Amino acid sequence: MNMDDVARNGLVLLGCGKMGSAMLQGWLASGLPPGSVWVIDPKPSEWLKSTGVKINADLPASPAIVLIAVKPQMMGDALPTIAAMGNGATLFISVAAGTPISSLEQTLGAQSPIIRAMPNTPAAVARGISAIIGNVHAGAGHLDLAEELLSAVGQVVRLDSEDQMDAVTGVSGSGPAYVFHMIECLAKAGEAEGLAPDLAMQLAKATVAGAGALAEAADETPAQLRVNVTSPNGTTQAGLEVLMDEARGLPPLMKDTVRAAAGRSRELRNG
Ligand SMILES: NC(=O)C1=CN([C@@H]2O[C@H](COP(=O)(O)OP(=O)(O)OC[C@H]3O[C@@H](n4cnc5c(N)ncnc54)[C@H](O)[C@@H]3O)[C@@H](O)[C@H]2O)C=CC1
Ligand SMILES: O=C(O)[C@@H]1CCC=N1
Repeated sequence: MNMDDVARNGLVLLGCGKMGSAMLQGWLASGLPPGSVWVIDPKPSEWLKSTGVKINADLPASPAIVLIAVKPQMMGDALPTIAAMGNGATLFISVAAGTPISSLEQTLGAQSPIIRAMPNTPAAVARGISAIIGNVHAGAGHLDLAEELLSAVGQVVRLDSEDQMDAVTGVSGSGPAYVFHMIECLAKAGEAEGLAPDLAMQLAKATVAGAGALAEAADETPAQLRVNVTSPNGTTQAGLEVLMDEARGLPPLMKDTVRAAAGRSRELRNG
């Protein structure tokens, strides 16, 4: 099965909020026909209504893929809508944080191929990264199909164990929010040094975006790229002495941040 089969047999998207929309935007931009997509969402956005996909319409009996993008707490209400497609050829992909494959199997059927994925919102501009892991019924073909689908919105990595999903969620699933907050803080700090808000925000956004692009494109490690900015006894060194402080700086703060997010992912296993 490949994306041509998905276009032919259909993709059902259960829940089209922030994450579902980010991915759908990427798939439509990469050529998935809107007529091949069925969306189930009680509150479809204006953007969704403008795309030409089928919204809250009768569902195909056996779509190629059902992608589950509702909140973990909404699973109980949402999954029965698609449970009839279980135990057949349909591949289920869930992006819900925390919800384990075993719990999805209980509703969708123990014979269903199920893949758990953790994407992130830069998928909207095809710059996301998704980690995937499948159940025993998700064979190589299913994993390849999930990878092909998610590759349309960014990079894809395969995990060895579902246990890794909590840490992945803490790093890359939630990670864009940490970076957006860094932009906010950098701009506010610029304002505190006397810059106008618009100028400070423009500088902060371009700096984070440019540094990210350079980190991805360069052969050097991020550590070396940092050194390349840092003149001995210059301005960056003065700034980094604060930011890199092992007791009060970013290292312990980021460790605590990711630990809290991964911990919340573990808690969500129980609904
Ligand atoms: N937002 C993010 O950055 C990421 C979110 N996720 C996961 O994606 C899932 C969705 O998160 P968001 O998009 O942020 O939430 P959201 O609240 O923006 O979207 C959820 C959507 O589900 C719809 N919905 C509610 N009840 C429903 C039902 N019974 N049937 C169908 N649709 C229903 C809502 O109307 C809403 O549009 C969550 O499980 C989250 O863990 C995963 C990675 C990143
Ligand atoms: O905050 C959340 O629970 C979701 C999962 C990863 C990003 N957003």
